[in-house]
Amino acid sequence: MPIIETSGLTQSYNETTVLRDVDLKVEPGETLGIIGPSGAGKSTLIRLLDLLEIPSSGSISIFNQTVNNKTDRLPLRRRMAFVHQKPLVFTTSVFDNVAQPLRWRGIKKDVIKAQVHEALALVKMDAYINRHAKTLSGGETQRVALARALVTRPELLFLDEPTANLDPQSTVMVEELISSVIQARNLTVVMTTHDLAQGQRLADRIGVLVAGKLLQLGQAQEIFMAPACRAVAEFIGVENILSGTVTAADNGLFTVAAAGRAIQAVGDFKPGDTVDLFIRPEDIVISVTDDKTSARNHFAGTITRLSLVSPLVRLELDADGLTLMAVVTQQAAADLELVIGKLVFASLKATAIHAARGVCLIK
Ligand SMILES: Nc1ncnc2c1ncn2[C@@H]1O[C@H](COP(=O)(O)OP(=O)(O)OP(=O)(O)O)[C@@H](O)[C@H]1O
Repeated sequence: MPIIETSGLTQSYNETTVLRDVDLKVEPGETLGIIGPSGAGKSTLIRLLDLLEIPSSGSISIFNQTVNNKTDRLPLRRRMAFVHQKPLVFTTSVFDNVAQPLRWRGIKKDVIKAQVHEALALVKMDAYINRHAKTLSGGETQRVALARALVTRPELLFLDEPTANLDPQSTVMVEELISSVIQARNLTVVMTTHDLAQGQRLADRIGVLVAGKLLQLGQAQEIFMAPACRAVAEFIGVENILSGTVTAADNGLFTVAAAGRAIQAVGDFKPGDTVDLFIRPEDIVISVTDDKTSARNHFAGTITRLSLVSPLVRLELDADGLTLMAVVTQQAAADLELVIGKLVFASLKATAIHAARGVCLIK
């Protein structure tokens, strides 16, 4: 049984719809990452799941209970906790900050003391127990906010961009803590991030939210290798995206007329289909001679840009009006004597191209 299930979840503010028709299920013990660009509706979704807001339409079921306007939310909300993007700490000690949710619940002093110690130990902040919370660094504040969320022993934890305001070192530390806490407490987690790599490190599954729509839901690797549509590919940073129409298809191999040429790829498409082709720079093989390889696609092009992104060299090719980004190692760039203006040959296997229908088929 899923811990969270939504159907057609929609939220509008002043007649602007910021979340549309979201269907998702979160299983017990699962960590679901919601990724998407700024303004996509990630925080709105997480606020709805935390029962802080009432949706414009659609339904939410949490802990097997359908939530509607008449539902008493407090008992459900007491089984969950939320760490906000910019957590606020009270102008008191670390101990008092973490103890507060237990005091609100009227828990006895000695139990509070034990649970605060336990929560601070989980986030490795026990040494800071008497510090004034306002004197903490950003990473430390985030850890105290995490302890304050965990102190009530929630079953469900919501994390809204937990490392958005942190430097890389604190990000690593907070990510490691989140991961160990999830395991130690066997928590079900929904977290938002704008970073697919962070989602990959922390989440079991990823949902990609763009312009209020959940466009893809799956394993991070699946999203990385096979974006469901152009909007997902653009968000995760696929650099070569071509649009075209399928002109021929035979036994899983199809030809697309795109950028004035015939490109071959594998997939289940038929003539007349409109498709987008996603090509990763690392899948393009560069040579300086026009040797025909077994690859199905060959392009001759002039190097228009070269940049060092250690340990690789990135190159931009102009292949008769078609711009392609490719990468080679620094050694290969030196061996091939790659310079701006040089004519090179790019080859690409049909299997290295991922194709998706031109329209995002949501759900
Ligand atoms: N209470 C509100 N009233 C009006 N508009 C709102 C409200 N809350 C959010 N919005 C709008 O809804 C859209 C989605 O906002 P949301 O904060 O959910 O996006 P997000 O994906 O979390 O963005 P970010 O990554 O920048 O935090 C934005 O255009 C925002 O301005």
